Amino acid sequence: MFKDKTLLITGGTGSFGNAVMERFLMSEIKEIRIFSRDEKKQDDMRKLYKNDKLKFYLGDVRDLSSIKSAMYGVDYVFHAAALKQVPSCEFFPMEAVKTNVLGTDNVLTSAIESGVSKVICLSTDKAAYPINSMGISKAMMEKVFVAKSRNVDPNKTLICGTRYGNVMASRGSVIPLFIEQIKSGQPITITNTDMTRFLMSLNEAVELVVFAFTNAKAGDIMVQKSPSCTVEVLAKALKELFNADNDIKIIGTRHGEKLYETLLTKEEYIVAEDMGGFFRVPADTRDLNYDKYFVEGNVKLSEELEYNSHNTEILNIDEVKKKLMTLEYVRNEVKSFYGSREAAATAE
Ligand SMILES: O=c1ccn([C@@H]2O[C@H](COP(=O)(O)OP(=O)(O)O[C@H]3O[C@H](CO)[C@H](O)[C@H](O)[C@H]3O)[C@@H](O)[C@H]2O)c(=O)[nH]1
Repeated sequence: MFKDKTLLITGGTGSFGNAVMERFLMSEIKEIRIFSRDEKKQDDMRKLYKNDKLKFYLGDVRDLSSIKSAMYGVDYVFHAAALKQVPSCEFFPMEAVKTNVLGTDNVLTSAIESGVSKVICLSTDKAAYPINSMGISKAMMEKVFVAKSRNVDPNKTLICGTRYGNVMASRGSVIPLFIEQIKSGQPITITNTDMTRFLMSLNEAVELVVFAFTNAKAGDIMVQKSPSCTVEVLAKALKELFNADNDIKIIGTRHGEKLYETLLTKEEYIVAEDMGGFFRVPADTRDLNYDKYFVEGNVKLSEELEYNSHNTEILNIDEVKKKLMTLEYVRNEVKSFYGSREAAATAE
């Protein structure tokens, strides 16, 4: 499907952008456009990959004219540009609105105008029952793309989205932090031992987007089923992998944090289609004339559960260790840690 096609990735210099790009670069794709604000990261990528299929566009999704000029001749868009740090969005909520909500509207407007055939917008579990600015702005982003998908012919531009949980070991997240703490002999700082998070690798996030690309209809939100674990189990699993004896320090819940994350709200769970490893949440395609429809209270609404990180498959220490060791980053860290310990012992 990507043969001779041009793919634009907004936020393309981030971890997701890099992973998608690596996946498609060797295919028969014609061109991959990386759209982002950071010229340094673009330059690093340009030098690293040295590939004519890769093209770089400087710009900001907040600026319609910059995204418009990157959109000419594009077939598909993966829209990953976002402000995603919970704490910073808490302090600067309007910045989250500008990038996550208005920026998405700009991407969609220019994609529709340029006749792009598919746009996939990436969202997060923090958008389901949101409590922080980042989640609220991503929830609004979902509303924007679902609404927009209704007003455009899907045979011309199909707009859909994905929602996924924490990407394991992504920049600034808890796994690299715990590893640094272990390596430097510091106490491991746990917010709340019972807090759970979905565990998803970067490759799984890419898989989900590819699944959405192949299976989603206009306005759908696609979700991948994922296991989860408590932060305490995560810390213990890492301690065992590094054979470490660091103390554990409880630091308390941070700004805007939830005890567990939700991938499907109760309302979505009722209408979701179970597709094996994935859920499809279809858009509500009714129009504004609600009185045309016979609406009976939905009895299921009070019976069904939501799908969250407390009621999904919860992994134990051994299972988390296994999952962690599927990540190249963790394997390398463990290897170099043991290497440096041996070197230190030999030197003594
Ligand atoms: O010192 C710490 C830091 C985090 N945690 C816990 O570890 C879990 C994961 O924390 P992360 O910071 O890795 O992930 P968050 O769920 O808080 O969200 C993170 O991932 C999001 C995207 O999914 C956003 O990027 C967000 O800003 C970023 O903090 C949470 O339960 C958190 O409370 C600790 O126990 N100790």
